[in-house]
Amino acid sequence: MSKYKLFLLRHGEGAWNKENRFCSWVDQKLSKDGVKEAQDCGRLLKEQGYKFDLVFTSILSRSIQTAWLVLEAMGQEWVPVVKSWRLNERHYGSLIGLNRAEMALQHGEEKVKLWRRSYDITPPPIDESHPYFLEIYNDRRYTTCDVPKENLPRAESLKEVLDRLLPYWGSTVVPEIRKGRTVLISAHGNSCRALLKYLEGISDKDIASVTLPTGIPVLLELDENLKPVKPRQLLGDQAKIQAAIRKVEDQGKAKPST
Ligand SMILES: O=C(O)[C@@H](COP(=O)(O)O)OP(=O)(O)O
Repeated sequence: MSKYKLFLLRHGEGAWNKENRFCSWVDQKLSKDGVKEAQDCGRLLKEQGYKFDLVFTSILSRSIQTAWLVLEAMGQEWVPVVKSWRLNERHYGSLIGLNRAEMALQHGEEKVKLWRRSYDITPPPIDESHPYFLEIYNDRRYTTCDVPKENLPRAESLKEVLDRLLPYWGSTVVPEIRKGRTVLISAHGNSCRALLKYLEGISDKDIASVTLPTGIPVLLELDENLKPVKPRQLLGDQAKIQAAIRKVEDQGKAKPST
């Protein structure tokens, strides 16, 4: 029997989603379309009568901005928003900033698919010579984490995302759900995929074909042990959602940049 409702949301489209670049820990804001996606998401949730008690976000602006826009559109701006680096997007290492379609041209679509969707392959790590290294590691937000800056990741597989996310899920999110609070997690494609893998018991192989489009809320209905009692529901127009999923998948197809 369904006891709890949990909502997962990949932020609205970010500036680098539009440019098809690996964004990861670079702090890009939402694009104009991304702002609209977040507002539409909030309107849809309001129309369907949902009410949140608590929102969790990463410490990247695109997930925070999305949470704010959703709450504003729902008229629930007062709902507390709690942030943690543990919900950040997967750290894409040295791939950060690169264009997926160009990478597919250079390395082949299969390789890009492995980098993006395999469960336990870690991309090459970022180092000091990378153009975005200082922007990321000199950012004040990373002095607020519950691990010293030197121990923050330099690249992550999806498995490593789950390893850093699960302690937070267990210690901070689960107790709130168990108190009966309706929680929204406004995060990223891969931090949400990692959590979905865990909650739904998806195999290492099958998680490769789970794709989350931007700005689409995912509703999970959970039993008293926080196990899903029915398949996840992606809320909204199903034809549009399928088209948005295909668009994310096609980002890894080889294409010279224009
Ligand atoms: O880091 C990024 O560019 C995307 C995910 O990229 P893919 O895994 O889909 O390549 O993350 P998000 O837009 O959800 O923050």
